[in-house]
Amino acid sequence: MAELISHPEAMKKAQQELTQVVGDNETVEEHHIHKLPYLQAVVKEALRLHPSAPLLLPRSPSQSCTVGGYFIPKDGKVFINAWAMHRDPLFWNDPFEFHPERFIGDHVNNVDYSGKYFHYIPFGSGRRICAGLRLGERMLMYTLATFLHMFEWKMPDGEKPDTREKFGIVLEKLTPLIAVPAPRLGNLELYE
Ligand code: HEM
Repeated sequence: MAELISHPEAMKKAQQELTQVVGDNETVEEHHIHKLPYLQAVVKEALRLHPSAPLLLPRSPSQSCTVGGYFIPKDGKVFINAWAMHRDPLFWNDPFEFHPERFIGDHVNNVDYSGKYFHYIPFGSGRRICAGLRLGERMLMYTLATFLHMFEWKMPDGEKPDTREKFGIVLEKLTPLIAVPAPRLGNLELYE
């Protein structure tokens, strides 16, 4: 939401898509979700810049091994820096910019959450990939779609959105987002 409020053109595009797919006279339902490619790209881009678990969960080999030329001793701890991989200029143009379009179409960066594209692993990868991937993806899409379809969002007067992060096992916003919603749809019965 903070990225969208910082990028009103992206917010507008996502809302136009919702108007087209859902219309103005009903609320978002699960069956709409797969018809929202732009919103999907917004979510992917938000998870690229701000992965919830920036270092994933640590790995520890039961046998000493060598991976990519690095020796890893038995019981050593390996942290995978997904945050840095998601901003690696070898794989991403303008890596620090919020640009959902990078995930649209047949572009080389049109990657998914499966963990097989190693430059994009917001849910991790391999046998310990997030167990709630499908649920997390759907809930994020459904909640965001409902927020954007039903409301216009603004910052309180005089305040600017802040997208800075606070590092930890889980990535948090440095400052909480306070945003003011206003009804977006003409049919006020939908808000009851
Ligand atoms: C947008 C939402 C979510 C994101 C971005 C996310 C991200 C992650 C990441 C990055 C990992 C570490 C994977 C790895 O190290 O390879 C993980 C692990 C895990 N997640 Fe999620 N997660 C989300 C939602 C959920 C939900 C909704 C559930 C449960 C209902 C869940 C359950 C788990 C579990 C159980 C693990 C540990 C899996 C294992 O070690 O085998 N997650 N998640």
